[in-house]
Amino acid sequence: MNTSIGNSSAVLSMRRGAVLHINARTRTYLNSKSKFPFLLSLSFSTATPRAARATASMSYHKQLAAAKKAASVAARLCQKVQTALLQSDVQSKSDKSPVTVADYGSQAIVSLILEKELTSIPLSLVAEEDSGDLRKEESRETLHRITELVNDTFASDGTINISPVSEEDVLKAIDTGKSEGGPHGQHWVLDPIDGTKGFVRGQQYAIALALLDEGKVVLGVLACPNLPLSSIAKSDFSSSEDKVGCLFFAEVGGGTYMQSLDGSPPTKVHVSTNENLEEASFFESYEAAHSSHDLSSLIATKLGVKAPPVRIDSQAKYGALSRGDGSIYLRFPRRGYVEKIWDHAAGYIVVAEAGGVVNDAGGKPLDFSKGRYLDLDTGIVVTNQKLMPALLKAVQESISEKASSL
Ligand SMILES: Nc1ncnc2c1ncn2[C@@H]1O[C@H](COP(=O)(O)O)[C@@H](OP(=O)(O)O)[C@H]1O
Ligand SMILES: [Mg+2]
Ligand SMILES: [Mg+2]
Ligand SMILES: [Mg+2]
Repeated sequence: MNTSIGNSSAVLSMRRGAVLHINARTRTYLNSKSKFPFLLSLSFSTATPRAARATASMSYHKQLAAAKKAASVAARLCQKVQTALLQSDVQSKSDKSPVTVADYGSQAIVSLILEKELTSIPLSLVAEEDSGDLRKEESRETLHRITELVNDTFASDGTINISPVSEEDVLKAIDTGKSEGGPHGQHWVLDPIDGTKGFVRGQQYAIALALLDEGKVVLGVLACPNLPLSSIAKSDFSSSEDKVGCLFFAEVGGGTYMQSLDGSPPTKVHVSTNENLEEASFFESYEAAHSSHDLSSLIATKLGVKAPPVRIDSQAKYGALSRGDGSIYLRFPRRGYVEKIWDHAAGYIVVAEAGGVVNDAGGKPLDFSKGRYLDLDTGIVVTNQKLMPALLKAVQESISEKASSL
């Protein structure tokens, strides 16, 4: 049995390999309570060992406060859009992935807030979206709508002191995200909506923001507007009593914290201490096109994992893992797919600072210093320190078995 958080189906199957979709009650709940399901993540990294040592003692409190504010405000825009998601809000980028006015609006908001709050060094931002399609004649209405959304979101937040922005300001703010990142200096890394497909389906998504300093991730923020505040480990996690909207944040050396998006005091979170694979449960993408469900099923069988996979969109998986909802996150994209740093930077530090380990399938740590892409072996494997050796062994055996059976 697999568990999916979503609102599209009322199917519950007890068979391994099948998916537990949420029921009608859950759907009503999600519709009424998770009006703004976003996950926002932000991370910052550093690159060379010497520079990394130099920055290890640095504090990023000011940047973290700005990141939390930027992600939370962007999440409000996303929530507003998801509530009223219209077919006309869904555009098609050249790679055919869905992109909504909320992706653009979220990116503009994060860029504008970081610029406003952090004036000491010029903003370098590595972000997913760019303004290319928006500058086309046929996008005039869309650009107008995004600008309105950005201004309305700022106007309804008493703590933001940003004057109304023009359409050109919005295009420029989006295009600050064109930085190439790399091993030197500080670069923000933003996925304005991670899990756009989940967002469009009315399910899980995140706003993910991180900071790199000399190639290392030094802080990360994940805003997950539709993630329940209580554990999603159990298949009944989405009871109508659950409150949703989580903000995870982590700073290098400072641990990981979670608070509600509406501002409850933060609590420190830790990954699961589970050492028993039979009792482990694992997360994976909702979309089989993003990660092989067959391979993860083979690995789970080999390890003796009994629980069904929990399938949800976005870096909400890293957030849920950081608070011990499950013990393992497996991601195996199709051959040739190149992972982007904004899909993992914030989630990486949220899990690492909660005591977890994020490796590629070959057992190497992820390297965020190579520019906009991650150069990694086969896939991404996340768990606690105790389980990682056995997990990597099963992953490598399963990959070989699958390859030899082809
Ligand atoms: N074929 C593919 N394989 C792996 N990842 C893919 C993919 N196509 C898109 N993605 C990435 O998977 C992300 C979503 O991950 P998940 O499956 O965990 O929800 C997408 O982020 P966006 O939604 O920000 O575009 C996108 O970057
Ligand atoms: Mg995308
Ligand atoms: Mg993404
Ligand atoms: Mg995205």
